[in-house]
Amino acid sequence: MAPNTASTALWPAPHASGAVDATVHVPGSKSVTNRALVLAALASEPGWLRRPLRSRDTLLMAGALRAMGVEIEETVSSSSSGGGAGEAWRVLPTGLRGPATVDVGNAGTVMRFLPPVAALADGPIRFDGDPRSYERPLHGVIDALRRLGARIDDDGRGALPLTVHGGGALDGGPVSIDASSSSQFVSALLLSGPRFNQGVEVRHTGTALPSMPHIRMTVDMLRAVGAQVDTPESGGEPNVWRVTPGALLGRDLTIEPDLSNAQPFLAAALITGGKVLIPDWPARTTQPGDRLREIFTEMGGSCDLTEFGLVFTGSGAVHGIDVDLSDVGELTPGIAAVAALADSPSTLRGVAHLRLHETDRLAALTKEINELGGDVTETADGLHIRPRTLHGGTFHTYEDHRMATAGAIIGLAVEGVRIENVATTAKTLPDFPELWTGMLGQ
Ligand SMILES: O=C(O)C1=C[C@@H](OP(=O)(O)O)[C@@H](O)[C@H](O)C1
Ligand SMILES: C=C(OP(=O)(O)O)C(=O)O
Repeated sequence: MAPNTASTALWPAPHASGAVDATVHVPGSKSVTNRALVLAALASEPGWLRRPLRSRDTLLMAGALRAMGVEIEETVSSSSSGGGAGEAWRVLPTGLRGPATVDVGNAGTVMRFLPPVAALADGPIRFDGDPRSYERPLHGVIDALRRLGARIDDDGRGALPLTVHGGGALDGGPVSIDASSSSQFVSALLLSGPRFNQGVEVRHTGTALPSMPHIRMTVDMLRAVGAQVDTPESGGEPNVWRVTPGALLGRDLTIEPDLSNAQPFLAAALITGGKVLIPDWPARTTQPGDRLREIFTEMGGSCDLTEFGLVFTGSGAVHGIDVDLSDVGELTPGIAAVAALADSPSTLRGVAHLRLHETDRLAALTKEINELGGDVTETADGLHIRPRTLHGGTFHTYEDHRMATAGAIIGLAVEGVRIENVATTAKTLPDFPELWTGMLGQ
């Protein structure tokens, strides 16, 4: 069981005395690591993950797959194809077994990607998690799996806790869902789709679908392990994805750095007029964090993608922004923090679904920035942020890793900010406090 990250401890957020100038090695992507684990577990041969993220969300994913019989060996490799030395996970897929119990913590990727995997196991898989996991939407996955042939016991709310009674196989076929509350519903069904008897055809019928880059990440990673996937972008119908049944290859994959977790460090360069190098920034990626190059440039910085990585430089000026973040919702807390320090107002749009993330992020950002003297209002689908002179105080984090890093960004520019439960960053970036003080040379 992963550690409970709840704590009332206060962390004095370091204040920057000048422009930062640092190289920050950002650990692997949560989204890529957890997809790679699922695909490796479903493959017909062993596979490798090089430089995987080791954080609460990914250890929960590995633990859940192990509970279903998958072997995941941890090694320190001396070399890898393109990855260099570092940690590696070797995944040895086996027939998926039940009964088992899965702790999802508050990981959207675990609670959504694994019920379809559990439907392929040969016994009951019980899913439970943090109190917040009971409130996060899961109906798209539960309803779809039932229509595709799975037996699931839940308490009728379309949410956790629940038991998937794996029958060793699943019919699959066409299914319609409303994924407007989470793109992870679509990703979940596609990831296991090659292992369903008829594959799967997922049709999104709701209003706007958030986080499209994450769906592209799912499709790209499926194709990389040999799956055939038809998408709207490859000439298919709008909002329809089709996965053909077939065996998946075991691959040797080096995990990219988590570009959304690079955000606070780029923000540090932006707001202090400094410079940060993020090594291994991929030249081509589906990660939503890549949009930061454009967004933080519009907010006053500049960037250069070099052979060493991404060099991001602040100009000393920080501008407000009017931006639709529906594709890149997980970047919202960090952008809101920078916007609170800008020289003009900002409007962040297209992110109503953030109310059902780790916490209600729109309410949490509004309350916490305003309690430091800010002027933020919630809109139907985002935030209006009018910069004010901020003062120190306690920044509450609601067990949300991105609230903690947002508070740290503000603390760089505002003296006396104390972050409650900075340990909650362990969800995706356990080393955050050390990386942050290291960046500041402290
Ligand atoms: O598939 C993924 O890895 C993710 C998809 C997004 O979820 P939503 O579409 O629910 O916002 C994103 O916010 C989350 O951090 C990771
Ligand atoms: C929304 C997030 O996570 P999850 O995978 O739990 O949905 C996030 O990391 O910002």
